[in-house]
Amino acid sequence: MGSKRKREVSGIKPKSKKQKKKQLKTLQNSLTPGHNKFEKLANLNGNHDGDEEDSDSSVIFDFSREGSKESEIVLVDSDEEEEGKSDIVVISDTDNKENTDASTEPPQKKRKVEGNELTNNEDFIGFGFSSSSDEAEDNFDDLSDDGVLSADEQGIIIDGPKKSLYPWIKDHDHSTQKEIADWLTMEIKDFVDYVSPSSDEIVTRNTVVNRLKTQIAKFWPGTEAHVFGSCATDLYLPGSDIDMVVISETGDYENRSRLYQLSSFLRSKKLAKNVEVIANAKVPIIKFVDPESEIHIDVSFERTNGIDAAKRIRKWLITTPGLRELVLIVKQFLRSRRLNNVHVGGLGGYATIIMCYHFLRLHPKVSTGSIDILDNLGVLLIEFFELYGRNFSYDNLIISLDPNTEEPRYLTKGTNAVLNTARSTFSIVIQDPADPRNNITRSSYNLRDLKKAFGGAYQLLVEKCYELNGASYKDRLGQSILGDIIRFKGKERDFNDDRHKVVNTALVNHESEEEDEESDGLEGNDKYYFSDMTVESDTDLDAKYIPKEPTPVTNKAKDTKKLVESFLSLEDTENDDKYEPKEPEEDDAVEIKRSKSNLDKEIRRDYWRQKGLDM
Ligand SMILES: Nc1ncnc2c1ncn2[C@@H]1O[C@H](COP(=O)(O)OP(=O)(O)OP(=O)(O)O)[C@@H](O)[C@H]1O
Repeated sequence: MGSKRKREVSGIKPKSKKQKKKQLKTLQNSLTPGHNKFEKLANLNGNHDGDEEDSDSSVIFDFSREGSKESEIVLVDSDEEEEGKSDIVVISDTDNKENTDASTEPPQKKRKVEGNELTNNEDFIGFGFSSSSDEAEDNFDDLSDDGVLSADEQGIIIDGPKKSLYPWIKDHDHSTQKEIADWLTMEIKDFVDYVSPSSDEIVTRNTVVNRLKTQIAKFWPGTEAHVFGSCATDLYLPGSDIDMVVISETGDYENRSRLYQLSSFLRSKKLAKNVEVIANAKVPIIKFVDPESEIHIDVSFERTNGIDAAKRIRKWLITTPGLRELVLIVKQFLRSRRLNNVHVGGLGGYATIIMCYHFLRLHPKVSTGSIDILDNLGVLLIEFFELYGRNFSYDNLIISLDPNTEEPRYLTKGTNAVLNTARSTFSIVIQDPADPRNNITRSSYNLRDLKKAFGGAYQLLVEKCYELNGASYKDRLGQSILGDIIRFKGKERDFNDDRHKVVNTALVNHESEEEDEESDGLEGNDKYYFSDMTVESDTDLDAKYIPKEPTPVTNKAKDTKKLVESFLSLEDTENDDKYEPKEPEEDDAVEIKRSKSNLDKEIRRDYWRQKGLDM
């Protein structure tokens, strides 16, 4: 496949095959710092582990700079045969010949790039350049190549005070929990509280969004800018970007000259810095940084599917308590391992959400209503990693939601040639709920590392649970379970999830925005959530913030409920959840907490043995 590829990058010297390989190897190591460690740990049990083609990749990265310091383009090239061209223009902030005429094209084309991955219709939106907000937030440069965290990387104090890499455990000690699974569940909740936005952060995002919406509407009457993506679903991590889309009455703003007009306008109004215009991609966008908040913003044009997806995801969040927690943990896990960048084969936020939703909805004990997700987040996280790191048949299955009912289901690859276009059978295919012909993971070619990372996380979590289960009280103190798989760098945060105090105006419907366009949301969420365009019924509205309704189950699930319950009825551990040192038993290292009935010990033991947890 390598011979077929053509790459022409003006100003960048073509590399010899050997050089490319060497460069790639270095990059792969730095992109997946846990790679080697996971490779050692993951027992893939004969599962397909990716073909050789995957590792010979496909990707050329060039971080070299050319010419002025201010101009920087990072090209990510795919292994597909290119047809179109990509035109990436970086408008430098410090460019002296600043062009403030919004009707002209930008002054400099720093590089013309052909054969960019974006041109191959391989991706939806081009988020993945090196200026990524994720990378701005987290600096992983100190990761060792072998993926094994050094003492320094683990935040161990060697020389003077050192910031912890798992700050969510500060003042949140759960080491007295009897059940390790409960400890993990609590840690997951602490992590989510830790990364959830404070009032100030929500206000900042609102201010940025409202300012842009107002200014764009003034610049282009007859258009309206909307927010979609994680900012519109409250699934953003600190430092995540804001995705916006401009929709016009005429529907014809997705063209090169409009992109240049808007980018020049934003710059001239000092609403944007580090502007990049990506004009010839499948989805043309402008990328920039808000100068005040430093938040990264992507603006696309005339595409409503992102708004529709946000509505859909927000419905899922209402009906599936625990989904937000699982998604944020998995996103941070991928981010920590630099496996979240679609442009280098990683898994994007959208795919992560669908995988989590699919997993939870099809989980036998969740779908039968026999466990409460929020009480069992620890076990469910482990099982998520187990499924996608060990058991999932990537060779044969497509992750899908029924387009009519949105019920999660699997399709077989053999019968879906439209979706299954990857060269290798070892590829992840997730059907876009909005477009049955679109495989949203088409660009996630680094499945080999993704699977290893998931499998490794499974193993690390299980090992940690066993270790702590047998540890003395003293040895448990100050320990983190999640810290074995995720880290968080950045400014110290509080543990307040202030989303109930300040409305995220991205969640507001158009009518409400018209009434209160400049709101910073400080009146709180209630007013807005209840007029939320994504909410379609009163039931949904009531469930918005305190979802009390059990997760909906399908008829099929109801039919099997009795059967599953007879196998997996549970012990009520609520009255006895303090840790008392004792000899560890193999069956209670990771235990599901249930609200309904008692589980026979032997059945429980068999269950976990079957799950491969009795190591
Ligand atoms: N491959 C794709 N195909 C179709 N739509 C996509 C695709 N990737 C992203 N989108 C759209 O863009 C939106 C944002 O996607 P993204 O993957 O950035 O998720 P996110 O929730 O914003 O995550 P993050 O916070 O990491 O940016 C999605 O909700 C979806 O509407």
